[in-house]
Amino acid sequence: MPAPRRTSLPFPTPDALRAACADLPPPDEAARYAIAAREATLTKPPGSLGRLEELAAWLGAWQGRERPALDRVRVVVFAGNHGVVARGVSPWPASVTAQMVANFAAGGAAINQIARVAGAGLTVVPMMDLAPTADFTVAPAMDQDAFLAAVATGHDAVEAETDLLCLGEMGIGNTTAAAALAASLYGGSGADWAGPGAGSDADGVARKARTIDAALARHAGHAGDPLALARCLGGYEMAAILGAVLAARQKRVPVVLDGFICTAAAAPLLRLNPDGLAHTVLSHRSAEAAHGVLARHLGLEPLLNLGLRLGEASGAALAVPLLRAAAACHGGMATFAEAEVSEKKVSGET
Ligand SMILES: O=C(O)c1ccc[n+]([C@@H]2O[C@H](COP(=O)([O-])O)[C@@H](O)[C@H]2O)c1
Ligand SMILES: Cc1cc2nc[nH]c2cc1C
Repeated sequence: MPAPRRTSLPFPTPDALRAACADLPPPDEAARYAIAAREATLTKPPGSLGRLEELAAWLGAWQGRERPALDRVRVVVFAGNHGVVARGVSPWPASVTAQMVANFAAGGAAINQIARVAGAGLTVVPMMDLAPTADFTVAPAMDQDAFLAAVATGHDAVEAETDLLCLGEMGIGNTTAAAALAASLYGGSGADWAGPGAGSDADGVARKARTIDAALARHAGHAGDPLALARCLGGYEMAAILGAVLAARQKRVPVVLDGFICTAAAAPLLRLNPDGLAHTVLSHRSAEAAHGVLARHLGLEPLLNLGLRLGEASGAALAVPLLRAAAACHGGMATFAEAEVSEKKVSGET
C-alpha cells in the first residue's frame, strides 16, 4: 500500500526539523534510579548479567517503568528506490525492491519469520510510489520537499503506544547511499566505505567507490550540514528512518537500529545533537565492514555479531529475544531477601 500523501508536514522546513532534533526529551531519571536500586537487590553477584543489566536499565529509563515491559514490540521496514542504481552499483535490479516488498506482504521474507519468533508486529512502509531518488552523482538525491515528506512518513509511522521499535530498510543500491552519507559525515573516500553490499564483486565494489567519490565531490558544498547531506546522498527509506528515530525519541520509545544502512540513516541525528541516539541500541555488527567503522564513530556497541548483511530489520528483530531476557530477569528475579539467599560473603571466606 503506498504511504498516504500528507497535506501538512510536522517539519515544513529544514530549520524546523533541525530545531526538533536539537530539542529532545531525556529519559526518566526516577525510573533509572529505581531500576538501579532494584538491580542491586536481585539474586546474583552484582554486574554478573553484564550488558543485560544495562539493557534493562536503558529500556526502563525510556519507558519510564521500574520493570520494563515488551508487550508491544513493533518492527517497521521502510523501502525505497535509488537512482544511483543506474551507475551499476548493485548486482540486483531496482525492481527487486518492490518484489521484496510483495514478499514481505506474503510472509515469505526472513524478517517475517524473525519478527514472528521475536513476538513482534511487522509494518512495511513502501515508498516506491515515488519516482526513484535522483542519481546523486549528478544531482541531490531528493529536493527539499521530497526529503521533508519522507522524514514525515517515518515520523508518522511511530505510535506512542510502543514498548520497543525495531527499524530497518529495503532498497536496492542503498549501501552506496549509506556509504556516501557516512563518508560525508565522518570523512574518508569511497574506497574506505564501499563494500560488497548485497553481493557486488571486486569490480562492482571499485565502481561503487568511484561513484561515492563522484557524489562526495558533487555535494561537498554541504559539508557540515547533516540534514543537507542526508537529503543529497540518502534515500527515501533512509530519510524515513531518520524521521522515525526522531519521533520515537519525542515519544520516549526505545529503538533498535539494524545494519549499515539503518545506522547511517540515523547518524545525522547524532551530528545535530550529541545525545540524539541515547534512546537507541545497535542490534548487530553487519558483515559490511563499514558498519563497524560507523558504529565506532557513533559510539554504539553492537549487541550481536552473526555475519548478517541482509537488512530488512532482521538483526534488529533478532535482538528482541535478548531484550526480553534482560527485561524478564530484571522484573522476575527474586531479591536476596525474598529468596533468603545470603547477600554478602562472610568476611575472610575465599
Ligand atoms: O543491513 C546491512 O548491513 C546490509 C548490508 C548489505 C546489504 N543490505 C541490503 O541489501 C540491499 C542493498 O544492497 P546493494 O548492494 O543493492 O546496495 C538493501 O536492500 C539492504 O537492505 C543490508
Ligand atoms: C533478495 C534480497 C532481499 C533483501 N532484503 C533486504 N535487502 C535485500 C536485497 C536482496 C537482493
